[in-house]
Amino acid sequence: QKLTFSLKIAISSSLSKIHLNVSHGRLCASSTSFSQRNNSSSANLKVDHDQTTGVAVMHMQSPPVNSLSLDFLTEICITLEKLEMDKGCRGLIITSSQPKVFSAGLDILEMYGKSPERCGEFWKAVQEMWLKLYGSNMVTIAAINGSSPAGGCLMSITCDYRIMADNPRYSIGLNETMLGIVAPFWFKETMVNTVGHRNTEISLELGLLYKPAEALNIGLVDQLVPEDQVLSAATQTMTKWLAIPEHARQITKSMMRKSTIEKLRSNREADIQNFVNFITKESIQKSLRMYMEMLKQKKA
Ligand SMILES: CCCCC/C=C\C/C=C\CCC/C=C/C(=O)SCCNC(=O)CCNC(=O)[C@H](O)C(C)(C)COP(=O)(O)OP(=O)(O)OC[C@H]1O[C@@H](n2cnc3c(N)ncnc32)[C@H](O)[C@@H]1OP(=O)(O)O
Repeated sequence: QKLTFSLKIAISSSLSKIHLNVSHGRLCASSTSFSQRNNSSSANLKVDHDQTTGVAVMHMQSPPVNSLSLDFLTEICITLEKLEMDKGCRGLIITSSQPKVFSAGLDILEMYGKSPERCGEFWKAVQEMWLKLYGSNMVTIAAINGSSPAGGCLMSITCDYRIMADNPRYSIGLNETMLGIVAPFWFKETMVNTVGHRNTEISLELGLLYKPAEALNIGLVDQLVPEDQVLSAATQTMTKWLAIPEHARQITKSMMRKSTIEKLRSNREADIQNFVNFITKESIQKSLRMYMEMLKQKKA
């Protein structure tokens, strides 16, 4: 039975012991347990939850490049909600199982040639993921083991801490302007909250992608480590963060992020309308088409 995205999210809160699988906008449930096992997986996510440490590792495994489609975003949101509600889960590490890429950002095909209704549904899912991650009570760490442009960078900067593989072939940044599109205010504010106003202004206007060393230099990532140590470094950092008195840490995090979160929460519909009007413009569609062609040519 087809369910709308909002309904899926609403019912997910009562499905804490149900294995979820989202495919082509459909939510299927089977009765294998989620919380009694240490590991769970849906189509494009694998979650290893260590009950003794209270740390879950979410591996994104949506080939080829973990681009954030509506289905994938829905899976991520459902998983985040389940972990958030699980009192045994206090920390979340997000990483990628795909080679060379953390996440390629929003799935461009979700923004190209789609109906306004579908674009609206997609954008609501992007908002939902950001709201869940940026407002999470868990300690969240991005273990960035590959390139992380645009929405991939957004996902990283919604986390509390970022550890990136020290590999100059990788890059990270909000490069939206290079696609002829514009990062919305809540992308921009998340970036300002991470690297400050001036760095954000330069970064967004020029659509910059930073090599790891440059990203560290402006504070876009917090730590660089050899590629094979990204996950172990994230685990070590997590231990330190989890040693802080939890209530005080959570209130402090909320205090730091509240105004940005509230601004989107109270303007969600207008923000969706803004996105739909913008992305369905002929000139913007043309820019996206040219960008996709450029990606293909780069490959050839
Ligand atoms: C009034 C003003 C209001 C303004 C505000 C209102 C609203 C806001 C409007 C819009 C906001 C939109 C925000 C958008 C955010 C985004 O995230 S857009 C996505 C940006 N992403 C990128 O630019 C990344 C592009 N990809 C790459 O650079 C590379 O693919 C890579 C990630 C570095 C990986 O490189 P490599 O390993 O070499 O892999 P390939 O390039 O060969 O790619 C493999 C296949 O994957 C396809 N692909 C790559 N990225 C995407 C993607 N993001 N979406 C969909 N598909 C993607 C690529 O085409 C290859 O496909 P084929 O194998 O050729 O079929």
